[in-house]
Amino acid sequence: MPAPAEPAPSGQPAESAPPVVVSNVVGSFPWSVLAERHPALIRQVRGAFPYGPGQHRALDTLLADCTEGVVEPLGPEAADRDQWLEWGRDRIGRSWFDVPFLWSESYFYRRLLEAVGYFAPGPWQGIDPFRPFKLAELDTAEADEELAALDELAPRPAEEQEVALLHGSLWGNRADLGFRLGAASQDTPTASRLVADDGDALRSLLRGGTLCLVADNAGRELIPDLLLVDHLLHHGRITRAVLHVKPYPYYVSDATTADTVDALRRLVDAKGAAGEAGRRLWAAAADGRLTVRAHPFFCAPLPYADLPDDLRREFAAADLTVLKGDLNYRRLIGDRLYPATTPFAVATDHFPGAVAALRTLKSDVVVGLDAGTEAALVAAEEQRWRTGGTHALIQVGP
Ligand SMILES: O=P(O)(O)OC[C@@]1(O)O[C@H](CO)[C@@H](O)[C@@H]1O
Repeated sequence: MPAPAEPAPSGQPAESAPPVVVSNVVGSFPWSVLAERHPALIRQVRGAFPYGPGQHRALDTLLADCTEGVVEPLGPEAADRDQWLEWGRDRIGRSWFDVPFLWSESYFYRRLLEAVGYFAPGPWQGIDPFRPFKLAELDTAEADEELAALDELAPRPAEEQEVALLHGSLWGNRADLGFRLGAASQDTPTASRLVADDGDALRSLLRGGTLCLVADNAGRELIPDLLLVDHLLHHGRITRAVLHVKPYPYYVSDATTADTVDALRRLVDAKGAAGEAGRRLWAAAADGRLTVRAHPFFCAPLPYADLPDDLRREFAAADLTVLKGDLNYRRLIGDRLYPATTPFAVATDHFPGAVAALRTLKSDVVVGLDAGTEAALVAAEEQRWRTGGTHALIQVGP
């Protein structure tokens, strides 16, 4: 299962680093993503647009490559071909299932966009193949109910609102369209489903400075993220927020700048407290208190240990960086199979500043659990709690 060529996290000798997740164990979660989720996604994208024969042929090729073939390089016309070779030259010619899961998944999305003409000059350039699914998310009765619920929260004490909005942002992470291509459980979230809760520590780090929020999914995750940011700005808990989004469509529902605009419009058009929050956020964007950034690192197949210098400086200067979601968590701990009781601070000691993870558990990796919690989870569910999306965590470090 380990990929021997992977470098170890900072300061750790290669031989002692936990193994990186790969996808070659039939029936495992990462295997199911490559063998089942990716083909289902290709089918879904094919049906969502009136693509031409060239796009269909490219999707056929991708489907064959990623399920039965080997990793092929990007075409010679791709501007980032050399960059991808630098990130994984040794993966070319190998089965997608034998290379690190983080790399193969990320490359899948890059190849999918190439297949539908997202990057090539022409009529399909910049057309997000996932946009219809993301937009549909915003236009549901559940979304209306969630926004209306804000009116009941508004009269409550600010601290109570803050805790509720933090949990809203956390559980919003279940709104992940890729995840729903699999057989996700839809249990109602409750506090008992929190396997680690550093919520108080997180809130104690909000000291009136800058919050970097590294967003995950658009739609029904981004809306509660934005509501949390609004609350923190409005109540002086932070003076500035930087929202980091993806520079291109990724992992189905990950938020881009266009998705952020859609979410803000949805808020601005809402009635009551949600509409007020939307208008405050709009004004905060205008006066620089809310900034959106779309750094290329966020679509790179790299762990956070390999942060580029500009982001490293930015996160070091912030009061707190909040990483949303499962993929950010995987990248934070290098997508390595640490023992679950490894302290969060140990696995994240490479991070340049204070970092918090808000994540529902949707993949095998996890750290920072106490031994009793892990034992109880295993006794109740064997290892299903790791991937079912029914449990969540709030962790702060390093
Ligand atoms: O990052 P998110 O949106 O919380 O989850 C992403 C996800 O659905 O995709 C990956 C597998 O495709 C897993 O990391 C996880 O299950």
